[in-house]
Amino acid sequence: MATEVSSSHHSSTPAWSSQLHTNLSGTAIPTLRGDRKPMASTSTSAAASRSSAPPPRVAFLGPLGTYSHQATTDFFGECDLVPQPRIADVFTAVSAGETSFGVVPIENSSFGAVVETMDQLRATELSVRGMTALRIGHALLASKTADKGKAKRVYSHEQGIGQCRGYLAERHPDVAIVPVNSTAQAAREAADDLEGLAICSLKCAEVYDLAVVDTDIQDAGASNTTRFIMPPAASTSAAQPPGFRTSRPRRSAAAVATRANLLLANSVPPPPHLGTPTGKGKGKGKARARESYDDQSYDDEDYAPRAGQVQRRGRAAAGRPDGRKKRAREEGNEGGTDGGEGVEAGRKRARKGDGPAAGEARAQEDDDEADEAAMDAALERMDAKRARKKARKDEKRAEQLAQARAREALEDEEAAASQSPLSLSVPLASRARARAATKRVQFAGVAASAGSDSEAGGEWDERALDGAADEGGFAQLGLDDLDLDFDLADPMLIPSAERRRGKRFWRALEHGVYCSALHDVAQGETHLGRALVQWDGLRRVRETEERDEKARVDAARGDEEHGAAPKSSKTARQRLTGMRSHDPRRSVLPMHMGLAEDDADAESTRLRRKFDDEGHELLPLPTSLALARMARWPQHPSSLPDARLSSPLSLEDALLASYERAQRATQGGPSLPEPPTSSARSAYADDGPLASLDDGSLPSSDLGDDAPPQHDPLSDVPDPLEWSSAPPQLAALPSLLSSLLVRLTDCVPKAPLPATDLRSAWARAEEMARDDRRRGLDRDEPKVGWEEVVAVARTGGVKASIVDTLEAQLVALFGPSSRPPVVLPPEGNPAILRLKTRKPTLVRTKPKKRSAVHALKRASASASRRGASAEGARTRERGSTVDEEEEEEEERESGTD
Ligand SMILES: O=C(O)C(=O)Cc1ccccc1
Repeated sequence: MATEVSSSHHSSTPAWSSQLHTNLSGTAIPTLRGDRKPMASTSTSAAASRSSAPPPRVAFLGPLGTYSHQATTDFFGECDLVPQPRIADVFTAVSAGETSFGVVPIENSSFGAVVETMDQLRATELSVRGMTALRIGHALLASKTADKGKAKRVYSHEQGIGQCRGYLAERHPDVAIVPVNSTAQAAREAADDLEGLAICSLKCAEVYDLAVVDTDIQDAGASNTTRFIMPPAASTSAAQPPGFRTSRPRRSAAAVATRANLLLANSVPPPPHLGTPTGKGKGKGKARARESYDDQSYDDEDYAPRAGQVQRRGRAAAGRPDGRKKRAREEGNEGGTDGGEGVEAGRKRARKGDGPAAGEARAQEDDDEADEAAMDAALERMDAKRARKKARKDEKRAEQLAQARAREALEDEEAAASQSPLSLSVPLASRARARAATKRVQFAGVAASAGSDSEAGGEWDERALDGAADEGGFAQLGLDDLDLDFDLADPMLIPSAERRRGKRFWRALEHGVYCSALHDVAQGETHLGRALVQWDGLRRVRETEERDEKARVDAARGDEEHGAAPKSSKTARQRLTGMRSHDPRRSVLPMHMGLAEDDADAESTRLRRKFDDEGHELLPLPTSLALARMARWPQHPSSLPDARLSSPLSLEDALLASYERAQRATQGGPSLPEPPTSSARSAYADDGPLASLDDGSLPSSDLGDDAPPQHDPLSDVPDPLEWSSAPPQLAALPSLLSSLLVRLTDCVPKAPLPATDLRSAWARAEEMARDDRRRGLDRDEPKVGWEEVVAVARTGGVKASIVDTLEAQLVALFGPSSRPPVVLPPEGNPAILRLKTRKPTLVRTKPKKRSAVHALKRASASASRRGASAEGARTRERGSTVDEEEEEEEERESGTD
């Protein structure tokens, strides 16, 4: 059955793993060759460790040959495949508990969201527990007996059609488009329609015996990528895709228990057998997944996959030796008894006697037999005893192993929890920080626990936190128990009861989503644009709610003052805000997304008019509709090759991009200082800061001819100091710093940040490093990381307590610093920067003039403190005293301001 299909397009190894970096010039579909290995020989250690659990039953959008099928085997490897005719049926199968998981497509890099999936995520209670992405290469297939020039119809899934619309318009402008439930369904239709074509995977040519008309017909070329999600059944013993680590259940509840929370689900590490950029067993897992897909039998059209059966047989056989052992043990025991009887009978017979000689001989014989039997029996007994002893030992060992595993699992959970974006581990180097953490906890209204280094956990109370601070411990802050029952990916759909939870709730949520977004971006697990838009959307909902609430309160107050009968809050609110009841699905305007310039503006204006005309409320939120629209814009980040947005990007870059976009997108929001480099560019444009990172220092993106032209965005920045070795991101740090301050400390600068000349600071740091080296001192090369952001903030004169908060947040996001901080020399004349807590209306005022001498004194105190902090914990304690004193001093100062 493994016939080779038209092979001209299969130039090299197939690229269809979730790691998107192979053979981008080919299609995502593997060739079918006759040299496939049997699945049994491909088992990985990950699989072996799971072998005791039955493979999960996984529903997916079928029939066999769909991309969802491919994603399923890619993701799960070993599983029982349960194809479903429609996406909705996948959700039904999972909801009904018929399968443990489902696999459905959720978005494509060029054509955007898969609407049916979005709808199902809203309509059901299912969450999302995993994600994988596939390069999609579409083929155009037709019946082998069809006259190719006479095609009148083209069948495909809406996504397939959308992804090839340019091609269709150009090459087959006259064919009618017939959407069907899936691409493999399209192949089936084409098989029965001599005037029909199908857009589907090349695999379908073999599965449905079709002719290949064309390959790689998708408009987006090699970068065409679709993400698939894995909703798990609500009550399944296989609550996780195999290989998933469970994070601490309570602590990460918010991350896993919310409905359809794509962003947070994204942060769940993928199964180790598939591998992440840092994961283990990557290659093996992928090879295995490929083979398992290749190994499916396609002659059976009634969706009966062979893979599962093969695996089940394999397991039954593997169980046999154990059974034999058990029987052998039992037989051994029985044999022992028999042997005993034989000896006794022989003796009896010997005692009776049959004549002297014969009797003697028989007795001798009997004795021999009896001895032998006795010996056998003894041996059997010894064996049995040994077996019992071994069983006991095995049992004990198993118990120890189970304990060790439990310990390991706990450690893993703790590690996962501490990495979880919703559970931040904040080092408590000082009481001031402990207090800040306390505030944060109370502010967020979430559970927290504190302990010394080794034992994070236990009931939290203020004293415990203080105690932990004394011991230099950590506070675990988590967003658990938030009991979220709505879709974070679609804040528009948050029910009003949830919306009324108030400011603290919103802030906590926003913070969680934001941290989660950054975390995911840092891990290269989500697209920056998607994550930030989501976070931004949430922030905006919160702001709207706050405005709303204020209006309601004011209205009620006004009514009372005027002696009017109190109106219902709804009326007051409507009167004040001019809001009308609305259908959230129809009243979405993607106006704030600001990712694309002209297109976005034109689209926004058009939609704004349309919605206005129809009398809808305009809320600029990223619902799936908006995201889908956005995804179709040329500059949507997900249309960029993944290599640009994956791990080599630092969070600083991510934040810089978010900063730049926020600058353009936020109208009437907090006014941020202009970054020194041109901010007019889209962060994602070819010459934007993100593009610049693909500067050859990154791993090859294999983009070949499709690679966008390289461009150094800093090449147009004047470079008076001619600094050579400083990293290019350095120029962005001042704006990054502003952005970080605003985003992470929830403070808004009252004045532009000091124009820290990082280039000269850097040049001086380099000079110092050179001096040290000349003097034989071992000094690290200066590097740019968050540590330097903090150093700049300190030397730039930002209020110490704010820098502390910033640092705590950065540590929480990036983990503790792995190197001593670069002590940047203090600026010549730093202005003390005042920041105020963000208020709904933000006004930029002039900086307060301060004594330059005082400023200089403070800046050098900060710098020397930073230097001291590198010396270790003992000195850190000393530093914290300074912190505290300084904070108190600052508090006194602000009191007199
Ligand atoms: O129909 C399929 O094969 C699917 O899995 C949905 C789909 C369609 C087109 C591109 C990616 C996924």
